[in-house]
Amino acid sequence: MLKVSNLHKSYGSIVAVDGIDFEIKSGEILGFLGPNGAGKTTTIKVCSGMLIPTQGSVTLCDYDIIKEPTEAKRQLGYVPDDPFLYEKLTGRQFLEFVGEVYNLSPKQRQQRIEKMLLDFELEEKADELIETYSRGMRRKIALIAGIIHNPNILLLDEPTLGLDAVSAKKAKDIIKHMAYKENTAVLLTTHIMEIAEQICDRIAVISKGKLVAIGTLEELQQKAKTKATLEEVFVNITQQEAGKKVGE
Ligand SMILES: Nc1ncnc2c1ncn2[C@@H]1O[C@H](COP(=O)(O)OP(=O)(O)OP(=O)(O)O)[C@@H](O)[C@H]1O
Repeated sequence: MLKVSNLHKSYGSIVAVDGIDFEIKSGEILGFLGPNGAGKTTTIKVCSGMLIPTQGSVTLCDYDIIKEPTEAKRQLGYVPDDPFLYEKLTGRQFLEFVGEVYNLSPKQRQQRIEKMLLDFELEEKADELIETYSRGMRRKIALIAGIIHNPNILLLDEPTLGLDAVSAKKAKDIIKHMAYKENTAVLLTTHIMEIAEQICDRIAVISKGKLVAIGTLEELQQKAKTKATLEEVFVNITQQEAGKKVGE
């Protein structure tokens, strides 16, 4: 579904992504973990077509994001960590607009918008301008906009950032629903270990632009030679990569 091959991305002399390969199958959730500045957001932005890779390729359902961008982007839902929203539209108007862009019928739009506004407890604010929304409300509207068309591939940068506990739980449930019921391939970044443990089928650890480990929690524990929590495994793997051992 999503295939990333030998991906490199530099910003001038800064190498942000340094030869990354991975695949995500239909119905699978892959979590991207890594220290600040590791290259997670850059990778997601290249996968979304927002950034052009310096080298390598990304295919979405076999469509190359550079050579066949229109078809590739049709497969995609993308929720960045700093989503752009039209401040002068109401939440409902914005979602209607996004649904129209994705060619949903008026009936489909209405059904999906109403259900998700209710799910995310946004129905009371739905007819107010987005400029009056709190940060969490903005993120919820952006998340709904990213999944309204039931995409084949979903890219989520820090999907629960700024959400209250109830909304974060709802977001996790919806991500799982997308993968397991709608067969969406999901790539998400997070700094929250619980999210990676609770909802990701596999975890990719990225450090200094390189993929240093990828697998299930058990596979990562084997690599880190520990039965510890994901947090300890993560620290262990990233420190091993930095040439240190835990406890040294
Ligand atoms: N627009 C840019 N111009 C120059 N350098 C950039 C730009 N965006 C990112 N970088 C650099 O690329 C590297 C990777 O950044 P990126 O945002 O992909 O990391 P990240 O893993 O998402 O980090 P975080 O967890 O802090 O969000 C960092 O060194 C960062 O400073």
